[in-house]
Amino acid sequence: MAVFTEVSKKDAREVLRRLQIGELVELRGIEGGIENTNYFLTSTQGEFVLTLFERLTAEQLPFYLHLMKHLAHGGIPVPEPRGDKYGEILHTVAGKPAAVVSKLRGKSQLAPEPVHCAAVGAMLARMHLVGRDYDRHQPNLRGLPWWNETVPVVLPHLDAAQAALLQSELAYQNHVAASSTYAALPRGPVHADLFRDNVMFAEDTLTGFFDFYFAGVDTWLFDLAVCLNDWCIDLPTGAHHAERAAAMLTAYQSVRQLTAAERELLPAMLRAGALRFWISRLWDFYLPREASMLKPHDPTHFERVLQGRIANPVHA
Ligand SMILES: Nc1ncnc2c1ncn2[C@@H]1O[C@H](COP(=O)(O)OP(=O)(O)O)[C@@H](O)[C@H]1O
Ligand SMILES: N[C@@H](CCOP(=O)(O)O)C(=O)O
Repeated sequence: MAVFTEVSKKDAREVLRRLQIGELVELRGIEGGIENTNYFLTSTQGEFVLTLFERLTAEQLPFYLHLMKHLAHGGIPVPEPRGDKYGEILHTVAGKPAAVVSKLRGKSQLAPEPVHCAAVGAMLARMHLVGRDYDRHQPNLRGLPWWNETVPVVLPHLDAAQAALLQSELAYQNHVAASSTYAALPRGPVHADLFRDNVMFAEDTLTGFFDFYFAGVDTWLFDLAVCLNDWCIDLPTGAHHAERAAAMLTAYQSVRQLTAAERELLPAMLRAGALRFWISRLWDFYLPREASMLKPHDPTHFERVLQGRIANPVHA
């Protein structure tokens, strides 16, 4: 991630003491990521990740932190938040809401093969099923209402063709969301940002999903579409990669079959997934925040993905 808030060694020692997880060995700001402040925190008892939440509030955070705990207890490899002696997992560091989670082993697979896409697909389906009995509720905060709010903010920065595409796609997605087929889609807690850089692999074995801070209750199909739009896309061109997509869809369905409504709406949700990240990247690009180590993502990539999803619909 970027470092928006500097954490001192004194702050780090204090949080380690509160959580009773050893003495400070090293504190290192993490590059990559764009939402929160992240540090690798090494203590005499192990390696952790310290996250300071820059946009999410103390009211919103329990949903994400308890979801990670719930999934970890259900056998899904995700970072587990560490609690203090009262069991509290939401802390305050440098005046910001913060969490300390276990560090996953492995590294991101940034050039995925079908085998990696299959591993993500199968684990995603397992995660959806384990999330069914999670009892907290919070909507996807980067869902349709946020798109409707944010599009007018970014429109003045676009040329006429881009503005027309953005507006017509937003209208289409509002129309889809009002349909009875959409209402029939199964839903529950979803990750909603499970890109290549949010999954760890050791060799070809998936070792974890992380960065749950865009999670929320939404359709499972939207989550799958977000994955297909990143793992199964040729990044230089934005073109669909049929072999990787088939591997992901087959593996997902080996755990949970898509319903008829899901099969019908897959092309629309692939468009929705592309629209969501086109909007957020435009927003981050044209209305940037102050941060050291911040690298905004290229919005035009998701404009190309969206155009591809409209021109060449993909079916399950
Ligand atoms: N639990 C974790 N285990 C291992 N590495 C992690 C963990 N959480 C974050 N990281 C590392 O930090 C980087 C940025 O984290 P990320 O959650 O993507 O930031 P942001 O919330 O700003 O998007 C990741 O790419 C990864 O290298
Ligand atoms: N995955 C999103 C941006 C969110 O950043 P992350 O580092 O939390 O994944 C994108 O690529 O636009």
